[in-house]
Amino acid sequence: MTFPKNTPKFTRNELNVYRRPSEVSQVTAALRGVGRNLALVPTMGALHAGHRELIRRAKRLPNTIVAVSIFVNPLQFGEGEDFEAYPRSLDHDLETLRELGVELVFLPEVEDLYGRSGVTVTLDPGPLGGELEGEMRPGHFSGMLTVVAKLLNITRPHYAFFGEKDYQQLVLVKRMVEDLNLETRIVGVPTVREDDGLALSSRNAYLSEEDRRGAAALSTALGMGVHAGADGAEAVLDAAHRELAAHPEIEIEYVELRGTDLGPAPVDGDARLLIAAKVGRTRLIDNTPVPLGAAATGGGDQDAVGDDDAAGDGPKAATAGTTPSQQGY
Ligand SMILES: Nc1ncnc2c1ncn2[C@@H]1O[C@H](COP(=O)(O)OP(=O)(O)OP(=O)(O)O)[C@@H](O)[C@H]1O
Ligand SMILES: CC(C)(CO)[C@@H](O)C(=O)[O-]
Ligand code: BAL
Repeated sequence: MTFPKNTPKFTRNELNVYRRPSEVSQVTAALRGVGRNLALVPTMGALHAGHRELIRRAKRLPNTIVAVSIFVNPLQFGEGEDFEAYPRSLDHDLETLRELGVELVFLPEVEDLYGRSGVTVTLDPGPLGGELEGEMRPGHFSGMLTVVAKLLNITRPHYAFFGEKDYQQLVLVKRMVEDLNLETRIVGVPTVREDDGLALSSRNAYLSEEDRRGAAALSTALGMGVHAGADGAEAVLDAAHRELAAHPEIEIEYVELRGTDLGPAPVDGDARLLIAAKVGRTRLIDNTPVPLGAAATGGGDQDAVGDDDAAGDGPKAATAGTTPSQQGY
């Protein structure tokens, strides 16, 4: 089987770079037409080991072309946020994608996605979009969902991979796909961490040496919360707060315990502990699954959002094989 006439060039086993939505749409449609599956990994670039894990997992799917998008989306940054300063390292990113054997990268410019006059129709993330990160970053999730919906429409992937590091994002993307009857299967990937527990994030590049040492307290606080899980929600929050209070350089924005769908936490069962804080001038987020009450002693589901196995050897199977620093606690 061959591609339809006039399809932009696509070379197997090479990194094919596209900037225009119409090009990437034609190529992905042609790939689907010849029976290939597509997996999309949306990113804002400055690729690190967290992104690499998403890509590695996508590459485990059989008969699948992995597409990565790199786009720093202005629509999800608020006024006074770090859109201009956001780390950009395109040459390094392309090298990383080549090393990982990625065959397709979509690199639109702002105008390619939003036109000269910008978008006027955007997505409403619903009530959860105004909580937690949404309360701290008004408009963030509308901008994020709008660009994710565009990326899914342009590439029509069978699967799309998202990190649990941005847990609320993952929950909202899953909800969007369900509510809008999109056909892509959303796969959550557990957070990849440094040896001292700090969740990898492009924004870690902003941390001074001193801030970097303090930043590890976020994941330590999460770990303290997990250990208190058998004693219930209040004990979890107390334990996390106690650890953070020992670090005056950390300015807490929120420490919250929620259900795995980010509704209210259950008394007994799987919950999610989420932290946002400023370390020096850098804003960081992190979260972890927390089994509460009897579930804490009985072995709760440690990968609560990652239950969407993309295939037989998808995220769950791989979770079992991750290193302690990838698993966290
Ligand atoms: N440590 C990590 N482990 C697993 N996935 C991650 C990790 N860091 C980022 N991701 C995921 O990679 C995808 C692209 O994220 P993005 O390019 O914004 O990087 P980032 O490191 O999250 O940047 P930021 O500093 O903006 O938080 C998202 O789905 C995100 O959740
Ligand atoms: C999903 C995403 C690429 C949309 O811009 C971004 O929010 C991110 O990198 O997590
Ligand atoms: N990684 C989440 C994207 C953002 O902070 O805008």
